[in-house]
Amino acid sequence: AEYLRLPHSLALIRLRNPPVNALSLAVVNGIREGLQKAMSDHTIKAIVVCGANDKFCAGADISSFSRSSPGISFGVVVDEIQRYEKPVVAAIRGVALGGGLELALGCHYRIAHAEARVGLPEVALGILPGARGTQLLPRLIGVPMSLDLITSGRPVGADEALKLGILDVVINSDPVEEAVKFSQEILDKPLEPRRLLNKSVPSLPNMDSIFSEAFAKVQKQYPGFLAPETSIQALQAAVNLPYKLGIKEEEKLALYLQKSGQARALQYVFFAESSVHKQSPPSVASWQTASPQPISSVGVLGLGTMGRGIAMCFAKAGIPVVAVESDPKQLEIAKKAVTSMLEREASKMQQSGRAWTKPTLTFSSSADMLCESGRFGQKTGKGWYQYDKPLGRVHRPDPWLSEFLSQYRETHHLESRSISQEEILERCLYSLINEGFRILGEGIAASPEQIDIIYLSGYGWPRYRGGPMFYAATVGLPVVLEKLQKYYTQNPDVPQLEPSDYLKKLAAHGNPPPKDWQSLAGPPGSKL
Ligand SMILES: CCCCCCC[C@H](O)CC(=O)SCCNC(=O)CCNC(=O)[C@H](O)C(C)(C)COP(=O)([O-])OP(=O)([O-])OC[C@H]1O[C@@H](n2cnc3c(N)ncnc32)[C@H](O)[C@@H]1OP(=O)([O-])[O-]
Ligand SMILES: NC(=O)c1ccc[n+]([C@@H]2O[C@H](COP(=O)([O-])OP(=O)(O)OC[C@H]3O[C@@H](n4cnc5c(N)ncnc54)[C@H](O)[C@@H]3O)[C@@H](O)[C@H]2O)c1
Repeated sequence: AEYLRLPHSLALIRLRNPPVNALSLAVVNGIREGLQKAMSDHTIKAIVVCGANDKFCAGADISSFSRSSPGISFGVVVDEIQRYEKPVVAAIRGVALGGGLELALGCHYRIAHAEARVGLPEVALGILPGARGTQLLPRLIGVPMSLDLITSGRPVGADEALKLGILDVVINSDPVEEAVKFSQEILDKPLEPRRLLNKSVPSLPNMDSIFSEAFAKVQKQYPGFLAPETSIQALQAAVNLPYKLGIKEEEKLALYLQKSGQARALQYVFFAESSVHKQSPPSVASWQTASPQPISSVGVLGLGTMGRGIAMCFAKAGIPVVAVESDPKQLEIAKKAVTSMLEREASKMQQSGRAWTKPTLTFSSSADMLCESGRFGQKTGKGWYQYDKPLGRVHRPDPWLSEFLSQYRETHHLESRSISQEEILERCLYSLINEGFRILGEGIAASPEQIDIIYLSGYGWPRYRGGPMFYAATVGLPVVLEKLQKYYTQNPDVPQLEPSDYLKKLAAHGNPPPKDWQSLAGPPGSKL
């Protein structure tokens, strides 16, 4: 931060840390030093705080989160500003987010440009506004709106912020110039009414029900996320405790979130999203040099109009097709249709003198066997389970099925064993992760972040677990490798469980973070 003396007995503290003036330790120290200078200089009557490059401040420096615990010491600075004996005016342009808004809440007045946005988006990073935000905002705008803004993390435009009472003045001109004028006008006004820390939270008769509704709402809206619920607890502390104790509770809850693991995952996602937007395809990938991958076999799910045609195309190209159809009637029709189409094709080829070999078409039989026994699922009251009635939803295990399965096992020489929840989870997730490593090794995916963002955006992977590749690093690559090796030894017929070379290479380095994978594993082999 820079310190400047302005005419009319004013000092200016300007945050400078491109691109968004994030609160690094150096910036925070700069603010503090500036305030001390202004305090000890008896010619200075008021201070204006602003940000360089048309942005006030986007909050804590997210990239430094893994190195320190954010928020704690900065909260002390926010309190110091409030207790300051000279007026401090925040001049906001661009954004005042997270710690940036907390800094502004510490100031005695807030002036913003009409296009500025302010907010406390910490929940999106798995944390809460831990530099007094949960204690000061409700003192300024009341509990219901603070609950809304803090649990959703949504920023608001200057006009809405003015209506809510977060901002004091909104202008269309330069907020620093306006703040300079403004500070001269308020020099003689008492500061005590402007110190939020000495105010109490506006009370409402139905506070208990407001909080219980808020808990119910976030549980429904953000299931599994810790930060929104924990933020509500911090707001409860603002209502129930004096400021001195409320800030201790905020600190305790902030630390709990910071250590929760969700924070690390969500902060990874913040940077992963930003890097994915900037990435171009890996250098090996190019339409000019790419050659088609060989296809050894094809699976078709559903033999309706499309499935039949698709199965036909591949069969005609001499590629073995495995098709699955759950409806026995459809299956019969499809078998006839595909066979007759192939026969017509074969006779055309024979007439033209070309050779034709019969392609392999394999149909899965297990669903057929159930259906052939008249078990069509809920609609007939029995399928893999027994239901309370046809079309009923209450299901229970069916002794018939045990008999059916034991016969099936005998026919196929299978041994029965119980499978734990852990094994199901590991076999599903680790084989998915293994495929992720394989496509990284092949250069088909440009980075682990790309795989993760696709899983978060398109497949419902919980955001607070960061994506499958980040999850692998959370579990530990050597653990994933060891488990895959174990399951592959037990199931040598499942190729998805065979650990990929890329995973082996990385696990030899221990458990490196995803951002280091590509440099450690070397350049991808190109199969494109
Ligand atoms: C010791 C200090 C303690 C302080 C304690 C404070 C406690 C507080 O409660 C916790 C927080 O404030 S939690 C924080 C709460 N605040 C937030 O959650 C705000 C998160 N940020 C945003 O929402 C958007 O970035 C903006 C709306 C600011 C700009 O959007 P846009 O115009 O579309 O631009 P863009 O492309 O998105 O970003 C441009 C570049 O800036 C980078 N960068 C951005 N913010 C950063 C940050 N805080 N940090 C670091 N870097 C940050 C971004 O990665 C990118 O870098 P690259 O190298 O060029 O790739
Ligand atoms: N028909 C088109 O022109 C067209 C064009 C583009 C895309 N599509 C899409 O292609 C898909 C198939 O279309 P279609 O026209 O062939 O539909 P369809 O209804 O004719 O065939 C779907 C078949 O899938 C079977 N099926 C359903 N669930 C199954 C399961 N779990 N396991 C095995 N079989 C199952 C059904 O019994 C049915 O025979 C649809 O998603 C459709 O939206 C169709």
